[in-house]
Amino acid sequence: MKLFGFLFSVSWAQIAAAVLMGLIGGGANAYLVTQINAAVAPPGVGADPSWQRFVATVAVVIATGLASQILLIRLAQDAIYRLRAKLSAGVVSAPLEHLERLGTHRLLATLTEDVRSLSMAVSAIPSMCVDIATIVGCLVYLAVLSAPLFAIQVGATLIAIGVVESFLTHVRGIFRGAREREDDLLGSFHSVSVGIKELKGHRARRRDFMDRRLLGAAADLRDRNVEAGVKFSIGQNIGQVLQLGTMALILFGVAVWMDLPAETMVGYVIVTTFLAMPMQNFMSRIPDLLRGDVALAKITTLELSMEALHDEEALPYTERPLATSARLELAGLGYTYLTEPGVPGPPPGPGGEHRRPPDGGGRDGRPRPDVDWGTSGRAETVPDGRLPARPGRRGGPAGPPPGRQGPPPPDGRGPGAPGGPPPAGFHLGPVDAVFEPGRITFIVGGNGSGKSTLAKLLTGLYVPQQGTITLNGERIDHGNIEWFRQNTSAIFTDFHLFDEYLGFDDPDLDDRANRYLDMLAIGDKARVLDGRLSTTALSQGQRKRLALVTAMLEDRPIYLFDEWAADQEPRFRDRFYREILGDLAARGKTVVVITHDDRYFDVADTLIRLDVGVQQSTASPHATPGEHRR
Ligand SMILES: Nc1ncnc2c1ncn2[C@@H]1O[C@H](COP(=O)(O)OP(=O)(O)OP(=O)(O)O)[C@@H](O)[C@H]1O
Repeated sequence: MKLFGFLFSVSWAQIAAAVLMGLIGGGANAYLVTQINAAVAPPGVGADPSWQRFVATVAVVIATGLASQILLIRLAQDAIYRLRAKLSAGVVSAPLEHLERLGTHRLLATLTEDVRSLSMAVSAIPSMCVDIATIVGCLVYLAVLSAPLFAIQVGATLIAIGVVESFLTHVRGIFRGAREREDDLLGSFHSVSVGIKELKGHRARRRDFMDRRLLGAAADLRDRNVEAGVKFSIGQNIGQVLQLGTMALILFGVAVWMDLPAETMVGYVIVTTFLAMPMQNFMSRIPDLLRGDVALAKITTLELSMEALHDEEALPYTERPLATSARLELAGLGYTYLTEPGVPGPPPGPGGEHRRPPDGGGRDGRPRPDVDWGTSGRAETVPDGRLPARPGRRGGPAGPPPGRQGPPPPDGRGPGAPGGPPPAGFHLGPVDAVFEPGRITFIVGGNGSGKSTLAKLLTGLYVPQQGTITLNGERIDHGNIEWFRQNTSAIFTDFHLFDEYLGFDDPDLDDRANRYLDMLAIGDKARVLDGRLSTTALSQGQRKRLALVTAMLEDRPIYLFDEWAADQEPRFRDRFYREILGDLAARGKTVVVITHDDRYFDVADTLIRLDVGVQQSTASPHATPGEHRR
């Protein structure tokens, strides 16, 4: 079971100490049986009973049992803590596109359900260890008592284990299937929470959703868990029948046939009676272990699929000041989504591994991303080995045909060919552009033309697959992308508002934030005290103003707004385009604005127009950039 490997990886020394304690406890338990046997045996047979020895043995049993449990409880909790830390770090450091493809519900299912199942399994292990030690101790005593009885008992136990194990194989498979349905169920819960208005307002939709999606998944989950429970109980009962059958065989057959002495039989009965409780405890914990094992496999899958792309936590970051002003240059910049949106990537594991680039793996031999960061003239990418470098695309005018799918897979199979990889998704680029300090650039184009994708590239959230980005002449690559990201304050359409100003080390933070709140005419709705916003429960337009306050406080050289003004009232929208953007530019900021608002195109020094991923034009609507604002 992977579960034990996982625990060993946390601390083998603690495990060894706990097992040692458990073994001593189990031995003491078995010795206790001999004491009981001595007390009930006829006088003169076996060792003399002694209540002092009995009490001392009980003390050893309790002390070692307690020590073993405490050690294992600590170990279990430590393991769970480390798992949570590792998983959260994994999520934070996974590439954005990968997280987008996984979907919130899958992440949540693992962060909550899998960790909970695992913690139950790990918490079951301490008492199971003590049970095993007791069982082993009792069997050893039985061996001393009578070798034939021991042999028969062990043989019968092994057969019972074999029978139970064959049932467990089924049960494990059912748990695995049930776990997949949990993803669906959490996806439905997610839809309920975000789509409650749409469900409330449409009776037929709500019924359909409840019956087919939410309750469908919940009922399927129930049925699978019942099936697993029933199968396990049948296996457990067959095991018990075998044990009781063995007892009958020994009591009514072997004992008579071998003419075993009464004291041996009394000892046997005491041992088997004593064994019953740890055996039952042990068996009843097995489903928890199985669920934990399935959860661990799921967690490992998630981690692997994250690490298969690349581990952003491994990106080097050296403390260095941000650029005071930023000149961004894009040359032949390109990016292709691995799949269409909503199509999950291939699962890791047999048949679904991310294919490796031909030049090998990454750290620890894991498949490695994507980008040849900079030995060649351009950052050329082979994501998952699926997208080949594309001659004619690298910075040249030969762009992809409109309506783009990604390039064909390298194995020559057509996109979506049976058994082949899923077809690659939308392609952006090549994009060539310069963003100057003190200048405002608008990125415009129809829905789905790639504006937000370009914004994610500009902010370092996506790693370019073709072409280069340079900041003040410094090419952005693996060594400095983490630093590069710190140079931009961005507000995306799906921004998140933290109710606390995290990562600010500024004693005047409250005053500065409140000044900006007043300036953006939102000060009567929200205030900042001790670095915390009084509320975030505001309208979308108001929340966007709060996000703008955060961006102002960050005071970075590049500002990027993705349709920020779309939710603003006309007066404030005007103020945003004509005043706020101008002020930022006047302070030497490099300002990038994604917009559909053609009434304000005159505000821009440069317009970049995209059409289905292809750069149509980069134009300056003014003879002298910045002139119109002076
Ligand atoms: N995470 C993703 N995975 C796969 N494809 C994606 C993903 N995000 C966007 N796309 C695809 O990329 C294309 C461009 O999307 P993008 O969000 O960049 O467009 P946009 O120009 O910002 O559109 P809009 O004006 O509607 O916001 C879309 O066709 C979309 O299908």
